[in-house]
Amino acid sequence: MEEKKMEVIEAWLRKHRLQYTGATRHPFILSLRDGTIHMSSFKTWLAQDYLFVRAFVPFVASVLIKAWKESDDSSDMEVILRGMASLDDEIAWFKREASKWDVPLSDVAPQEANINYCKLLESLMREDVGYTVAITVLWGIEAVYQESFAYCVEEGSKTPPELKETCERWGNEGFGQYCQSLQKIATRRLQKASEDELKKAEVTFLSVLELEVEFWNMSRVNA
Ligand SMILES: Cc1ncc(CN)c(N)n1
Repeated sequence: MEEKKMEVIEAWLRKHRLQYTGATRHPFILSLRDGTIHMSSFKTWLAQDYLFVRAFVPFVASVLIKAWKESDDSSDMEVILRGMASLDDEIAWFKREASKWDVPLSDVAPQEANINYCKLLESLMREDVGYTVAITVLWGIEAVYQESFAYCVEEGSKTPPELKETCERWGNEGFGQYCQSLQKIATRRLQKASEDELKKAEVTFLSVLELEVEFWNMSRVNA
C-alpha cells in the first residue's frame, strides 16, 4: 500500500511544536483556564485585541480579494466571507464587553507588540503577496485563538463564569470548523506551491506564532 505523504501544515505543527505550544498555552491562557487570571490582565488584552481586530478586518478583506483573483476553487471566497462577516459581530462584542468592564476603548493606545503585529498584517495586504501565503497566515492567526480558548472551555477548566463567554467566542465548535475549513484551503494551496512560496509561508507562520506570544505578553501582570 502506498504510504500517505504528510500534509504541509501537519509537518509544520510537528516541526514547530514548541513555538506552537508557546502561542497556544501561554501563561495568560493557563491563568484563564485555572481561574487565577487578574482582571487587569484581562482588561489589557480586551482593549488591545479590540484594536487588533479593527486592523484584522482589512487584512481579511485583502485575503478575500486575493481569493477572488487567484483561487482555483470558488468556495474559498464563501469561507472567507463568512469569517469576515462574523468580525462585525466580534467588534460589537468587544464594545459590549469593554463597557461591562469599564474599559474606555476610545482612550486606548496600541502597545508595541500590537503595532508590530498590525504592521505584519499590513505588509501582507500588498498585491505582491500571493494568496497561498495570505490564506496560510489567516489560518495561523485564527488557529492560535481557537486552540488557546478551546483549552479554556474543556472539561476541568476553572475559568471564572464571567469570562466563559470570552472563551466560548473562539473556543466554540463553529469557530473550530471555520479554522478546519481555512486549514483545508491552506493545505490545498501549499500542496501546489513553489519552494519559494512554501518557504515564505512557513517563515510568516513562525512570525505569527512569535507575535501571538508577544501579544499575550502585553497582559502580563506588571508588564
Ligand atoms: C492577537 C489575535 N490573534 C487572533 C485573533 C483571532 N481573530 C485575535 N482576535 N487577536
